Amino acid sequence: MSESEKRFPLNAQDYVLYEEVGEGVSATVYRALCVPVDEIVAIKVLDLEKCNNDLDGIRREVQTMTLINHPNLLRAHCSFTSGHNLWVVMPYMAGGSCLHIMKSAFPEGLEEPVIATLLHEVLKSLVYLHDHGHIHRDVKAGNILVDSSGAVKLADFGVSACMFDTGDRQRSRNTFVGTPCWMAPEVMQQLHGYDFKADIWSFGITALELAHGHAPFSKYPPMKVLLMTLQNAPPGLDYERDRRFSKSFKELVAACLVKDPKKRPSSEKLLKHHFFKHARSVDYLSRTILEGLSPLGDRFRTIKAKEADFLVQNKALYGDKEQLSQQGYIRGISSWNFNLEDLKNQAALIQDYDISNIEESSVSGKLSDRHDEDGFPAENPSPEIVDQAEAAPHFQDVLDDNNNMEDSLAAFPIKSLQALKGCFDVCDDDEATASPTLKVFLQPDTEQQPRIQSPRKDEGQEAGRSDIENLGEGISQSRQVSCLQRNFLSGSLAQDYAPSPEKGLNDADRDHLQRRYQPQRNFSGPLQYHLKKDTFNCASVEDAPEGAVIQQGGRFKLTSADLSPEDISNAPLNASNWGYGGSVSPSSPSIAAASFLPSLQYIFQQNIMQKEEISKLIKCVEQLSVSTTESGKGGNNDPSQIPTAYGERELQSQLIQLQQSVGRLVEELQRQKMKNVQLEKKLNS
Ligand SMILES: Nc1ncnc2c1ncn2[C@@H]1O[C@H](COP(=O)(O)OP(=O)(O)OP(=O)(O)O)[C@@H](O)[C@H]1O
Repeated sequence: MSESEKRFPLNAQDYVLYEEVGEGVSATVYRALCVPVDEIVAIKVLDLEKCNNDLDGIRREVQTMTLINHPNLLRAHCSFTSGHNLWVVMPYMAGGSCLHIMKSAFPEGLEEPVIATLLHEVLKSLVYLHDHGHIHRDVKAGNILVDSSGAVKLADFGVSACMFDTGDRQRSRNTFVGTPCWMAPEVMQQLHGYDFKADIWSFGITALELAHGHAPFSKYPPMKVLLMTLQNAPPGLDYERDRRFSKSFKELVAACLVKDPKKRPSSEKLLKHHFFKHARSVDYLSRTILEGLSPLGDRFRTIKAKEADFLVQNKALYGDKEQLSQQGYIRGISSWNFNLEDLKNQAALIQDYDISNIEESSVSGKLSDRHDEDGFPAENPSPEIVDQAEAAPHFQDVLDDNNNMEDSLAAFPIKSLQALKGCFDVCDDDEATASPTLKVFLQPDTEQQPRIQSPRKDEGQEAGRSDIENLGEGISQSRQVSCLQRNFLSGSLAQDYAPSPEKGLNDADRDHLQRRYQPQRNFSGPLQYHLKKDTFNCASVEDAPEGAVIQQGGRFKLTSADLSPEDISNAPLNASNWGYGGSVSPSSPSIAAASFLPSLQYIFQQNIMQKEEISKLIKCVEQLSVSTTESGKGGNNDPSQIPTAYGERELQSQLIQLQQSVGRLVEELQRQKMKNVQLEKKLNS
């Protein structure tokens, strides 16, 4: 019987669920047997009751999955409801996702011919989707599935959108959706909406993910990922570090990761890139990446156990909710319930200097000759060169931009993804929903319980968790993940963090945690930010080496090396009172003291500047008075004899103005002094 002739039943009784093979934010995926057809399938089970206002989104996902027809896209055989669950029956992809494959066997990433083959297959699916007006919006290794023969299919249309949408649906393309590390800058920025070029960016990030085993910035909390994506030069393959990869691969990545979406190639054009000459057959994939892998269910259980272990290790750090949310982040789930307050909190904890210290390779300056050829047929220009250079922001700009972080965030139309999903439309309208081609059958009255069963022995796979409770448990877990508000980098945890040397934490995990908490181990971090935001609204960077910028804002820049001891002793504040020059002891009261340091430094510099201004003004006034006196000494009191350029009245009015501004500056100086005194008092107390 050919695939198209097979009729997959719309009744849960006709399926036997085996082990769990995947878990997303909204669903659990099982390997299953379709009894009448005698075929192993995958069934994605979504609890509709727990999806709240997301039903529309789910309906569209299923609709897309049923209507699409391309060998590289995961198409649903059928879907139906069973009790309060929606079952989506699809081909079983025994290799699992590329993410799972890498986690199990290639933690450092895949070989280039494998990457070329995988990306080639994915790109063909994108060409099809884009041709049909769809943006996938969630291209990543976790959504690239491989079957037992090595065939590659792009999955998960949960957040896809249609370019032809209008009205509210069109506006959904202005929403913040996807997974942060893979998200294109224009999707984050929310300025002009975005189009299918957003998928090209995610495709480029996926290429890096396959090359390194993880996406760029994946170790950072989402807020920081946003910042880095927006403010740093696009990530790329490094000439030195990624020596094992070819020039054409580097060029392909660079072509996709251009910040200006207009300068990114279309999927069709990208398909002609000479990198894909390295692509091989899918047999090659099955030989190279699938051979020797244990069954998907086993791998999934192992990965899940590792994650659980990792979370148990860190229970002290997170509340239960945060644990689950963290788990979601580790897995790279698609759906982020971005919460404005959380984002702001995260922004508040980001240390400016961290941004300049990104370990991920930034393209700028490293691939100087990577644009010699652009990897496309000769007629294609390579506009990315200029763009990449422009994209690398000056450190000053980064700092200035950080000052506006709160404003930028306020401008983000951030909603919970659950609420957003209702807007994630595919290119249907209500009539299309009733189209005869649509095989979505809702049977709200059926109250069938799914049969979950251990696999039959002849299938040679070990049974996974296989009772009805497992189903419920799996679903409730995914629900928990989706409903959580993320609260990363809660400052209060910083002091408590003591990594356990015990079981289960691999290097990557440890590294992840260390990075996550690095800013907090720096005791003055969070307070520093609040002070500079609330009190002075200027950027300051502390804990900087000698000569590093200690205050930078507007157009002036002062480094710690610029401050002479004389300046300090002349300062309106007694320097010794506020421990300038590292006299702050590391005991706990000095944590507060240290946190005042940048503020005091700021006031101190303000005072110096004002002093300079006053001296200049005084000099100016003196000169004017001298010239007036000299004119007077000339013995000529006749007003007509006063130099024409300076009439006496003009001089007098200038003098008055100058006196007024001196007065204002003196007042300002007094105010600053008062502030200093208050801060000093606080400091002493
Ligand atoms: N047909 C399939 N065959 C094998 N495994 C599958 C199949 N479909 C999905 N999976 C596995 O289940 C996981 C979750 O599925 P899916 O991505 O569809 O759920 P989701 O809730 O939309 O997830 P996400 O968090 O990415 O939005 C996938 O990452 C994959 O590992």
